[in-house]
Amino acid sequence: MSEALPVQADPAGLAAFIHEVPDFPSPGIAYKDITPLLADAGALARAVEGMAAQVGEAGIEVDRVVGIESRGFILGVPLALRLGCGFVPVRKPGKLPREVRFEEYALEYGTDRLEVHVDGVVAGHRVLVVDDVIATGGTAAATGRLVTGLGGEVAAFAFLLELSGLGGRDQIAEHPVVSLLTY
Ligand SMILES: O=P(O)(O)OC[C@H]1O[C@H](OP(=O)(O)OP(=O)(O)O)[C@H](O)[C@@H]1O
Ligand SMILES: Nc1ncnc2[nH]cnc12
Repeated sequence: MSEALPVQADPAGLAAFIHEVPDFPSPGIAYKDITPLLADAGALARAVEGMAAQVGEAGIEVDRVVGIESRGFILGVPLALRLGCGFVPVRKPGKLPREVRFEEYALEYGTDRLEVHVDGVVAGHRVLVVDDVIATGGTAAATGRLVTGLGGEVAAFAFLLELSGLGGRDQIAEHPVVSLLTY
């Protein structure tokens, strides 16, 4: 369950581009729809630049960006280009064609499994895990386990938006976390 929380931090002026949809995809969920932000060239640029700036200001150095399907792809690819590194997709089951590692996880609304190609993360690589939203943190934590299970180092997690009331940060507390908007 998530409540309609007020925005606490919004340095890039992005909250106006995120629409809250009550009871989607199930009753009690206050869904944050980022599609208006994606549709606005200025807001999209500020989002990617703002996330890159937070990574840089925290002194986080990165060899690869790992983006989580599907909204993590949308932000992860421009962020990887901006940071000068490659992009690795973490996908929902059965989508990747070669040998994968998988992790199960609990979502705010259900359970699922995430997969990555076994050669997507190289031992010793510093990985930035990117997604649009952290809610309960189950998705991010599972992705962190995929990265470390393949010998990578989670340099940090970067989110556009954090629903702070759901305790997601606690699930990944051993790693640096940056988020542009906090609710
Ligand atoms: O912190 P958590 O509680 O784990 O939730 C966060 C995840 O939920 C959403 O993904 P969703 O599974 O809805 O998929 P989508 O990106 O394909 O819409 C969001 O994009 C994150 O990946
Ligand atoms: N409330 C929410 N809004 C958008 N994406 C989410 N992913 C998990 N919880 C979410």
